[in-house]
Amino acid sequence: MHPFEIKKGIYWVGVIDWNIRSFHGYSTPKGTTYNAYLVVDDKITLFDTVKQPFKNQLVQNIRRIVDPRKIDYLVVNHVEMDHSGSVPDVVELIRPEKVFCSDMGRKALIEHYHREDWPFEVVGTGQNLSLGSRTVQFLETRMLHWPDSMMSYIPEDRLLFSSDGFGQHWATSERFDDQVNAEELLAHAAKYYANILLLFSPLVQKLIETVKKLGLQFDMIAPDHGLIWRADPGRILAAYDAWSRQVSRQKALIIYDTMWKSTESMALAISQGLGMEGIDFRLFNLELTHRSEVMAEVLDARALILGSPTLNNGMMPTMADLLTYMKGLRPQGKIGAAFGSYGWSGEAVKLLTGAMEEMKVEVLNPGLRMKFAPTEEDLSRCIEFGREIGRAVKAKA
Ligand SMILES: Cc1cc2nc3c(=O)[nH]c(=O)nc-3n(C[C@H](O)[C@H](O)[C@H](O)COP(=O)(O)O)c2cc1C
Repeated sequence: MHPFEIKKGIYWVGVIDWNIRSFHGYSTPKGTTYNAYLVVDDKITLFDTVKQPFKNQLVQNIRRIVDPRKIDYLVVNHVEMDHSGSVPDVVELIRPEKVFCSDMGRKALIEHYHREDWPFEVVGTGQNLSLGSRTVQFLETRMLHWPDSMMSYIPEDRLLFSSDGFGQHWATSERFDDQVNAEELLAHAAKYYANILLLFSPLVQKLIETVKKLGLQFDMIAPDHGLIWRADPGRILAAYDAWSRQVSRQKALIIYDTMWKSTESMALAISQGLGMEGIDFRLFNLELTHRSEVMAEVLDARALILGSPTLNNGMMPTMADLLTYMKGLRPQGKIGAAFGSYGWSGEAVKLLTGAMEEMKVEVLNPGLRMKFAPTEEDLSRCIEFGREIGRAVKAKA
C-alpha cells in the first residue's frame, strides 16, 4: 500500500497485514495494519515502525516521500514488536539524531534489541519537542497497554498519534473512519478494547481525565492499528469512556460447550427464559466460537451464564481456556450463574461457579445440574432458571 498524506506534510507510511489470523490469543479474521507516520518539518520525524517482516515496505513508503537518511528523529511510542520490530534496521538506515521514548521505553528497547548505543532521549508527560513549525507534546500512558506506552500529540494539527489506544485489528485499503461502515468499525474497536485494554480500564479513565485537564482537542486520532479517526474523534473517545466504566446493558451471554448436546439443550431452554423476560441474549458454543469473539460480547453484557458438562471430574477444556483468558481481562460488574449436565460425579457446575466468584462475578445461585439427558420437567426448570437470571438483569439496571 502506497503512503498517504493524512494532513499537510504528515504521511501514513504503514503496512497492511492481510494474512495474520492470530494475535497473542486474539483472533484476527480480517487481518490488521501496522501504522507508522512520517512528519515532514524542519526536523523530519518518524513515529513508530512496523513488524519486522514488513520493514522493506515501510522503507519503500518512506522513500516515496523523502530519502530515509534525511529523517532526523525516531519516536518510539510503544516497544511491542509489531511496532518496534523494524527499529534496528531503521536506526541502521536513517542514523537518527535522536530516538525519543519513555524511560520504560528505553529500558524495554534495550531489553529487546540490546543496543545501549542508540541515541536515546527519554521524554515524559509535559515535555515538548519542536520540529520547526510543529510541536510534539508527549503523553506517557504507562500500562496502556505496556509499561513503556506513550502517545504523541501535535497541537498545531490537533492530531494524536495514539499508539495502541483507539486501534482496531482490521486490514482495509481505506485509511479513515468515514470511508468504512461506521458500525463495523466500532465493532472492531470494541473487540480490540475488550481483548487488549479492558483490564486497564481504570487507567483509561485517568487518560480521559488527563486529556480533559490538558484541554487537548482532536481533529484526528491516528492509532498504530486500523483506521484513523477523523470524522468524529469524539465518538471513539465517548466509546472508550463507556467501555472503561464497563457500562452494561440488558444483555445476557450463555457460553457453553457440550459433548452429547444435553448441556446444549439446557442452554436453549435457559435462553427461552431470558427471552420471556425481554432480555437480549446470545448463545456461544465454545467449540465454534473463538474466545476473543466471546470477550467482545462480554464488554457490554450484564449476565454471564456458563455451561459445561462434567468431563473427567472437571469442566470442558474450551471452558477452562475461556476462563483463564477472561480472568486476566478482569470484566467488572457482571452477574452470573452456571449450569451443565453430568453422569455421576458432576463437578463442572461447582467449578464454574467458583471460577466466577474468583472473577468477582456476583453469582446468583448455586447453579443448575442435570443428570445425563434432561427431561421435559428438567427443561421447564431451565426456563425458570433463565427467567430468574433475566429478572436479576433487569433489577441490576
Ligand atoms: C470422556 C467422558 C468423561 C466423563 N467424565 C465424567 C465425570 O468425571 N463425571 C461425571 O459426572 N460425568 C462424566 N461424564 C458424563 C457426562 O458428563 C455426561 O454424559 C453428560 O450428560 C454430557 O453432557 P453433554 O451432552 O452436554 O455433553 C463423562 C463423559 C465422557 C464422554
